[in-house]
Amino acid sequence: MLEARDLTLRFGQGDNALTLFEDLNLTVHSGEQVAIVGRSGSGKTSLLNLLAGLSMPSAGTVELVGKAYDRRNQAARDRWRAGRLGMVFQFHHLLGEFSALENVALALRLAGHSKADSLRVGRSWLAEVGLAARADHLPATLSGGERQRVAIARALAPQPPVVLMDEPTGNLDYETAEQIQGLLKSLTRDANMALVLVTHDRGLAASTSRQLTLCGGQLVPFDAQPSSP
Ligand SMILES: Nc1ncnc2c1ncn2[C@@H]1O[C@H](COP(=O)(O)OP(=O)(O)OP(=O)(O)O)[C@@H](O)[C@H]1O
Repeated sequence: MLEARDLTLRFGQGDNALTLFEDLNLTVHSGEQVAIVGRSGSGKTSLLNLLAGLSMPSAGTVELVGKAYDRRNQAARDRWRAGRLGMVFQFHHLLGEFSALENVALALRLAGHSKADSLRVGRSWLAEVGLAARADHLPATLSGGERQRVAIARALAPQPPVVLMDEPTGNLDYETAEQIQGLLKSLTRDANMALVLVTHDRGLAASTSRQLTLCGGQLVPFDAQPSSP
C-alpha cells in the first residue's frame, strides 16, 4: 500500500548541510498500523511529508497504492493522493468558514459521495469521534482537541487505503485519547487501512501492530511498552 525505498533527505550545503535520512526503507501493508517514535528533531514530520508526497526526497521514491509520486509534478501528486491518502497533520487545515460537519462532508464529496450521503455519513463520523453535538460549529468555536477529532473524522470518513497521522492524540485528554486510540485500531482493522502515525504517546504506540523508532536517519524496531501508571 505504501512503500518508501532508499529515501535520502538532505537540507543545506557545505558546513550547514544536514542529512536527516540515508537509504531509509519502509513498507506498510493493508490493515497494518505502524507507530513511529523518535526524539524531537529526528525527522518524523519530515518523513511523513515525504510519505504524503508533500515534499520530495533528495533521493529515493515513495509509492502510494502501487504508483511512485511524480517528482516533478505537484499537481499530479495531489491528484494521485486524493481518495488514496487521508492525513491528520499538526496543522490540520480545517476550513474555517465551514462547520465541522461541512468539513467532513466535503472530504466525502471529493471522494465521490452524493451531497445527501456526505452529510449523513459525515454526521455518523462526527458521532464516532464524540462530536455529534458540535456538528454545526465552526472550527474557531471548537477546542484544539475537538478540532483534532474533526480532522480525524475527515481523514477517515472516505476510508482511504492509507492514512498518515502526526501526533493524533497530541491535544487530547487521557480519556479522549483512549477513545481515539480504540477507534483507530478498530477502523484500520475493519476497513483494512494502512496507518502510519507519529506519536510521543507510548500507549498509542503500543496499540499498533508495529513500532519503529527513527534514530540516526534509520527506522529500527522498538518495543513500545506503555509506561506503568
Ligand atoms: N526545509 C528545511 N530546511 C532545513 N532544515 C529543515 C527543514 N525541514 C526540517 N528541517 C530540520 O530537520 C530536522 C527534523 O525536523 P522534523 O520536524 O522532521 O523533526 P521531528 O522529529 O518531527 O521533531 P518534533 O518531534 O520536534 O516535531 C530539524 O532539525 C529541522 O530543523
